[in-house]
This record gives sequence, structure tokens and C-alpha cells, in this order.
Amino acid sequence: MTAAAPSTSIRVGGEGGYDVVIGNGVLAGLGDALGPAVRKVLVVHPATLGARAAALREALSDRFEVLLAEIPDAEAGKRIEVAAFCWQVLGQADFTRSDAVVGIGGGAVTDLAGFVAATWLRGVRVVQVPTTVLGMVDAAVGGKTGINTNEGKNLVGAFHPPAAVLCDLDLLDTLPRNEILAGFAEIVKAGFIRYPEILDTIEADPDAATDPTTPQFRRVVELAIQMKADVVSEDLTEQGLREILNYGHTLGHAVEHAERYQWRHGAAISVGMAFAAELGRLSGRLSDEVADRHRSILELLGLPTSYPAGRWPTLLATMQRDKKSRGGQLRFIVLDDLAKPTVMQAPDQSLLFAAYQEIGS
Ligand SMILES: NC(=O)c1ccc[n+]([C@@H]2O[C@H](COP(=O)([O-])OP(=O)(O)OC[C@H]3O[C@@H](n4cnc5c(N)ncnc54)[C@H](O)[C@@H]3O)[C@@H](O)[C@H]2O)c1
Ligand SMILES: O=C(O)C(=O)C[C@@H](O)[C@H](O)[C@H](O)COP(=O)(O)O
Ligand SMILES: [Zn+2]
Repeated sequence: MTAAAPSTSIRVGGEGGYDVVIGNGVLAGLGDALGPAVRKVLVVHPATLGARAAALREALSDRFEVLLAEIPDAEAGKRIEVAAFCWQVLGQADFTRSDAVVGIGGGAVTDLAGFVAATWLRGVRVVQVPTTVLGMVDAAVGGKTGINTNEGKNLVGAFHPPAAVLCDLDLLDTLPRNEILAGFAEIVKAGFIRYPEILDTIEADPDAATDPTTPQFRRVVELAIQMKADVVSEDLTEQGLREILNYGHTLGHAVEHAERYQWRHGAAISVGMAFAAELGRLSGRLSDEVADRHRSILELLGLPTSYPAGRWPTLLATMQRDKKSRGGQLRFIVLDDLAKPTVMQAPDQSLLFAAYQEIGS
């Protein structure tokens, strides 16, 4: 038996910021991460993490009064009714400004728990405990919180940085393989927009890279978190640089909406990145080699890279409502080259359509 690697901390926001702690068993630090001033804690979790949440309550009960709030799974949890349910629990238990929320689950749970913490009494502490790969490398880091509306994805939310993020790799033991692979869509995103080493590592040995017990997995996860930490430290509220984190998301969010949130976020973003690669190629920025690498690495991971050709009008209408669109003008992140993301503003509709034809099935 080999000893587990020591835990790593990645700082977000410098002084006054917070740590993302990565390693085996780091959940044991939750009580300290909550801090000495906190008396009451609401642990928000889906049914899949019910046993973990109950164990947390047990472990924390000598220092805190702990309540559990079980919420609907996945995107069904990112709804205003669910936030209202949590506000009710907080209100009935007299949670004050010095109390705290913990989100334990995938990105849907950390988005909802973060939103509840951002809005309760105009903002209380939240500690995020992501339990999916996607949650660890992206959703739980950076303070973007939100819920969906009938009109689209994440249309209501707030920027509310967590007090800490604990990425306990032991929690991935029960995560199904398809969820691990969906999380890799965001890791691949980090590879294309900042750290090509990620792409090299996955291509060299995809099985090892996607196995949570290997050093390769640890390396790509840490690089993706480092990328996100660096970007949000510079631009928390998405005034500029942070927009690059939306690579693949303009079309990807429209796919999620079209699929009524039955697709995994990572799968939709995979299609969105395949589309962004074609936009880059057809606009004359991106070499065939880098554009083709999108499809090959995403398919190596078993992620989708095409979507029905006939869905274009629906996707286009939804994209007009994307947060990135300004005055009805669409915005996409495209690459000039590996690790050189840029904003494409108001592209010609014929260019968009041509790029979509390339991924249309
Ligand atoms: N705020 C951000 O910056 C940000 C970034 C990326 C994604 N997101 C959001 O994150 C969400 C997607 O997150 P996700 O991919 O983690 O999906 P998810 O939260 O829907 O979780 C996926 C599934 O895995 C299950 N699960 C979670 N942890 C488990 C575990 N350890 N063992 C067994 N099953 C487990 C869940 O119950 C769920 O069924 C989307 O809503 C997306 O918009 C937010
Ligand atoms: O943190 C960010 O900023 C991101 O864009 C990360 C994305 O992976 C994530 O899906 C995010 O929720 C999308 O942001 P949105 O503002 O377009 O909803
Ligand atoms: Zn995303």
C-alpha cells in the first residue's frame, strides 16, 4: 500500500481570500474551516450524499448545532423553490449573520448552497465540499453561485466567495465513471485556455489521468484549480478576464436548456467546445491541428462533440438570452491558439451557422 500524497492548498484572492484544500481526508478540517465564531451550520446535500451529511453532523456536533437540508438531485436543486425551502429552514432555526452554510455535493449543490448563503441576511459564510470532479475543479471555486429559471441557465445568482473549499479526494470513491468523465470537460477547458500540459497528460494515458488514485489525476485537477484560482483572483466579478472561463459555455448552456437539464453540464460544455473550435477555425484564427485536437481529446474521454443539425434555431434563440450577450449581440470565447483565449463579439450569423454545420449530426 502506498501512502496518500500530502494535501495541497491553492490560495484564491490573496490576503482576505480563501484556500482550496486538495487531498485525501481533508474533510476532517471542516470544523476549523468553519471558524470559531460560527454556532449553527446548515449542511445542504442531495440524497446521494445523505450518509456523508449525517456523518458530518455527528462529527461536528460537539462544536456546532448542525441542521441538514436534503435538496433535489442535480439541476432540480437549482430552483428558486429549493432556495426558498433552505431560507425557511434557516429562518425557523434562527440562523444569524455569524452562522454558516456548508454545501456538500456536486456543482448543482454548491451553486445552490452558495446562493442561499449569499442571500440569507444578505450574506453568511459558506464552506464548499465538492464531491464531483467538476465541483472540485470548477463549480465550488470562485464564488459564482446561482439558480436556473424557465428562460435559461444560471440567470439568477450572486458572486459570493466561500470561506474555504475542501476537495476531499476520498469522496470520489462512489462517483460513477460517467460523472468523472463529465468533470473532465472542464479540465480539458482549462487545458485549452491556460495549461496545455493537461491535454498532453490526458492524451498520454487517458485511463491513468481519469483515475482519482493516480498522480496524473492529481496533477490535472490541481492545474485546473490553479487556473481557476488565478483567473478569479484577478477578476472576481467577471469584468473582463473571467469571461474566458466560459469557453464552450455559450452554446453549451443552450444545449443544457434544450435538453431540459437532463444532460450533464460537462457533456453540454463538451459540445460547446467542439463548436468553439470550429468558430476559431472558420474565422481564420485557429490552426486545423488545435481545432481537431478538441474533437479528438473529447472523444477520447467519451464526451459528445455533435448535436442535431435541426436544433440550431432553438439554440440560437436561447443563446441570445445568455449573460454574455450584450444588447442582443452574442459573445463567444474562441482561441487564437492554445492557451490564447479571446472574446469574439457579435459574430456574423452565417459564420455561426457554418460552425454549427461542422458539429451538426
Ligand atoms: N459556479 C460555477 O463556477 C460553476 C462551474 C461549473 C459548473 N457549475 C454548475 O455545476 C453543475 C454541474 O455540477 P456536477 O457536474 O458536479 O453535477 P451535479 O451536481 O448534478 O452532480 C452530478 C451527479 O453526481 C451525484 N454525486 C455527486 N457526488 C457524488 C459522489 N461523491 N458519489 C456519488 N454520486 C455523487 C449527484 O447526486 C448527481 O446525481 C451545473 O449546474 C453547472 O452549471 C457551476
Ligand atoms: O466560473 C466561471 O466564471 C465560469 O464561467 C465557470 C463555468 O464553468 C461555469 O459553468 C459557470 O457557472 C458559467 O457561468 P455563467 O455566468 O455563464 O452562468
Ligand atoms: Zn461550466
